[in-house]
Amino acid sequence: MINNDLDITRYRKRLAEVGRVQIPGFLQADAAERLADCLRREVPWSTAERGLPDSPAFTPEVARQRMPEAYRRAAQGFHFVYDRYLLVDALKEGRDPHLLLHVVLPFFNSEPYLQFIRELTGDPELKAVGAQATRYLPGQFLRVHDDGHHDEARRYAYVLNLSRRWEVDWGGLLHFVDEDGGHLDAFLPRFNSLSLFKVPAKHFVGTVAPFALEPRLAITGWWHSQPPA
Ligand SMILES: O=C(O)CCC(=O)C(=O)O
Ligand SMILES: [Fe+2]
Repeated sequence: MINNDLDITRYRKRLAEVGRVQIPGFLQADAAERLADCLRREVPWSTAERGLPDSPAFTPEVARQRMPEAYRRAAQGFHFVYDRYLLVDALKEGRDPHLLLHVVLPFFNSEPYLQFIRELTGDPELKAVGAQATRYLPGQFLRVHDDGHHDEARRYAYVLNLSRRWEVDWGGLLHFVDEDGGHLDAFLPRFNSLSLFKVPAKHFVGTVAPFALEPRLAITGWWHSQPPA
């Protein structure tokens, strides 16, 4: 499923130097296409808002009712609203077995893939990969946070981007922030690229613009040094 032509040496070096790297053309092209179709057409999304239980994905009508309150909360500090599908839970519960997406988690946790990420990062302790599918619609966002987590051995965060088209002014970039709250740089969610960074690191997903023509689709999660409890 991974593109055999990746120049790993180059990405490993960049990751070690800067703590983040974006790898274009990460999956083999047909795998990326099929996963993109699955995310676009088949995934039963829920909307996640910080502090609230996930709910069925907002319709435009529900979003009109609920987003003003979500923005008031976002004005007070860390907050997010985006659509997601939790692969780990779905697989555990045997939900939606027809989804092609379900090949991803076993593949990401197979020994060859784990070996690959150990080589890419130089971290021999990586043992487990978590994953969720995400969709950011216009108006959705994830404010600055650092992915630090008390009980999880998160070492790297990854985002496999699966929107076929993305324009730089549509919002939805993955931005990196320095210790003084300044802007460092950002990754465009380019089709079939893997954005990868060492955690903790401050970052956010820019609010998707009202005029974006596509949803921002991805499979994202962390590379862990311990299997989940
Ligand atoms: O989707 C992204 O680019 C990053 C997502 C993220 O930071 C997170 O889910 O913690
Ligand atoms: Fe994050």
